[in-house]
Amino acid sequence: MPDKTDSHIELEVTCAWITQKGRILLAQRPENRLWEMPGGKLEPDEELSDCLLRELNEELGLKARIKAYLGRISHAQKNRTINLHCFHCLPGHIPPRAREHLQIAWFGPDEIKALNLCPADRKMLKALAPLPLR
Ligand SMILES: Nc1nc2c([nH]c(=O)n2[C@@H]2O[C@H](COP(=O)(O)OP(=O)(O)OP(=O)(O)O)[C@@H](O)[C@H]2O)c(=O)[nH]1
Repeated sequence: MPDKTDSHIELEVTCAWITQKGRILLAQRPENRLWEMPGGKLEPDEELSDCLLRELNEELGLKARIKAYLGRISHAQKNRTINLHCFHCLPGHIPPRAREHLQIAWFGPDEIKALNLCPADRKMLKALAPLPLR
């Protein structure tokens, strides 16, 4: 019988902080309708930045550019810990479209507070709140 702690997994996940006219781009997950910053799970032997650029292309059709690594937060859930790594990204010229999400939308800081967010993303967005929005 495996020990309970054996089933605990640690996930490295990347996300993008993409801003425009004072608002942040978020995407709604289809399975639980929670909002998140676009991004996704790191694959084996992949760099964090490559992971994020791949996910942004797959999820939103974006040819994004990374400006800076903003940091990492960890969030423990039932059987997993999510290590969420956030990058400041420029979206490029093609407008994003939801390929895998229910919808995408731009939200101002006050609107974000009222959304149902993925818990790790909520924590990250709180940490990023002092950053100026352009
Ligand atoms: N961004 C984010 N992801 C989370 C949180 N909590 C949590 O379990 N996850 C999980 O972290 C993974 C994010 O990777 P992803 O965006 O590539 O997920 P996915 O649905 O395409 O992949 P999957 O279906 O194989 O899990 C998902 O499995 C998601 O369920 C959270 O608070 N924020």
